[in-house]
Amino acid sequence: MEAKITMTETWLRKHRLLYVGSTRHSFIHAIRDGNIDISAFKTWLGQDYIFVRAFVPFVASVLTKAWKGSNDRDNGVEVILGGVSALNDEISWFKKEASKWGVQLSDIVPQKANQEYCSFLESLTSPDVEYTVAIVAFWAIETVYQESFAHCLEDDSKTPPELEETCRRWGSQGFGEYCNSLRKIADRQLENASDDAITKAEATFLQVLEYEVEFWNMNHGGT
Ligand SMILES: Cc1ncc(CO)c(N)n1
Repeated sequence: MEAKITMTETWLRKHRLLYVGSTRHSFIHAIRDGNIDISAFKTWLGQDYIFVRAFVPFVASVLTKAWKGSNDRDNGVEVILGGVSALNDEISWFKKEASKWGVQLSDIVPQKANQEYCSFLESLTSPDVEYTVAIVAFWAIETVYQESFAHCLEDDSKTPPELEETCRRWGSQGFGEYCNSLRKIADRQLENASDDAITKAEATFLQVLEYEVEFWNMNHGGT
């Protein structure tokens, strides 16, 4: 039987090196090997809190785009709504985790790589950006974290116990299933998209991977 290769599968194969670079970064290896410098972890925590706050209006804009196209019955509105709702809990989790580690969130200044990533997210909220492009970005952003943190939970990993909860937040099976749902929505959109939208979506996918690498670099081994 011949299995159909989806667009996201094609891209993951074509851009394998960059994808692996974003999901197997030295920051993630350091957590997995138990060598993580806690100050690098705290930097990540504070910076990611800022990122997640900027992520909320982006995800809300994806929801709006899905909603507008909702004459198409099964286009992902409910999955994305679940994502919006999970972000509420995520913001609370960041606050709790920050106080556990003594990180003062009100004092955090976004670093350059984070600012640039947040501006990119903001640019994707424009009504000129098609739903197909936005949902691909959303899927890629979530998936990089899923693949990265799941790696820290594998049987042979030496992740410090105090970081396991963080890893489970994105590395759990539940989050993995959510990413798969996003991927299916993205592939379904791509099947019906114009060549122009597909080209833009692929470029956006690559940009996400590059921003993710820069984000990891900012916490670990970057400049
Ligand atoms: C930088 C970054 N990428 C992806 C996610 C997943 O939501 C996150 N929290 N932060």
